[in-house]
Amino acid sequence: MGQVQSRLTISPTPTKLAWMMHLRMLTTMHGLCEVRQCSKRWKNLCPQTKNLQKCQMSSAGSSEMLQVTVDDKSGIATMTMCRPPVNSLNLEFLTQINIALEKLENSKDCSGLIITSKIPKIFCAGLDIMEMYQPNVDRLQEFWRTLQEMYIRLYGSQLITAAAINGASPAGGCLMAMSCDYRVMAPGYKIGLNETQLGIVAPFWFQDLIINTMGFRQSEMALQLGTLFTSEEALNLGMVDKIVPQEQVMETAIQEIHKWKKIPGFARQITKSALRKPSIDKLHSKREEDIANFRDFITKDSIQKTLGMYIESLKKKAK
Ligand SMILES: CCCCCCCC/C=C\C=C\CC(=O)SCCNC(=O)CCNC(=O)[C@H](O)C(C)(C)COP(=O)(O)OP(=O)(O)OC[C@H]1O[C@@H](n2cnc3c(N)ncnc32)[C@H](O)[C@@H]1OP(=O)(O)O
Repeated sequence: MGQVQSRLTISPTPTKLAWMMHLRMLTTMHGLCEVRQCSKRWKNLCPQTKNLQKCQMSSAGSSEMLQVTVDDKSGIATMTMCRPPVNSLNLEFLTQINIALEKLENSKDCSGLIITSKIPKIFCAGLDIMEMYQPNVDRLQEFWRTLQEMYIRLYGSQLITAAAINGASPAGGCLMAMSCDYRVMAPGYKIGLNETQLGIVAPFWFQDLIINTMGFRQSEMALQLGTLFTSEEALNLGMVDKIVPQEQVMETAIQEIHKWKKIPGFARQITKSALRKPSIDKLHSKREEDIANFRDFITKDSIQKTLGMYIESLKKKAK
């Protein structure tokens, strides 16, 4: 990935300039490592190994939240989440994911991506609820913009993407998994968009994603009830594509990507883009409105009260 990284340094083209400024602002606001430093760190690390190149990107003081490896032979990247206790998505973590997605997307040596978790029994617990509870409004808006960015990048990726779901995957975790091309899951876990159970609303693009994945009728029931499905139920609904024993989840995702790689890439990418572009364009066109809706909704007293109670219930359960 050494070669890759030199090209992955974000260049100040007009389209990338806004994203770069956004990242710069975040790094300044939240003490993240500078984008350039991340790239340099990656550059320095990568040439040291041959086949499996391990790249780490970490914000100051929180190392290895996200581990990215790329297998030279197959071009398959693995992005492993490791943000204890439950891989919840806060602003910094999402920013790291976005930086990694951008780098992999721009890498000619990478053709596939697997997203998985290092935390036992947890794929991703969704959004970090603490980002939404008694928030600083500027940060809250940045947080939501960064989540939108992750969805746009992952759902719109040209890479062959697979979620190796090796644990619980509620809400934002389910969003992340459904944004991939393929989902393989271990048995005995829960997945779904459970927002209504928390007293919050899945925004239109979460809704579009689940509808695109498993059809309208099942989605409208799932969304209103906030159902968390077992792996087996999710398979029956088409929310996930395969269930295999825990220890075979990664290997199955790798095999699946190999299968997809046999299809001419250009044809596959154009097809994927045609299918997903309408949903992505819709979010692009309503992005600022969606951020404002989120901000206004989350900062309502009644929603803050509900979130407070939910956090308490999680803490009690954890004791
Ligand atoms: C008009 C239209 C307007 C539109 C407005 C749009 C508004 C949309 C708003 C928001 C959308 C949000 C999407 C989300 O992703 S919300 C997050 C939903 N996630 C959850 O509900 C998951 C909650 N967690 C769990 O169910 C479990 O923790 C689980 C992941 C299954 C793991 O269980 P277990 O292994 O038993 O671990 P514990 O429950 O004991 O938890 C360990 C500690 O982790 C903390 N925790 C758990 N989840 C979160 C989280 N999402 N964020 C932050 N922290 C979390 C938990 O409190 C424990 O902490 P501690 O040890 O300190 O007590």
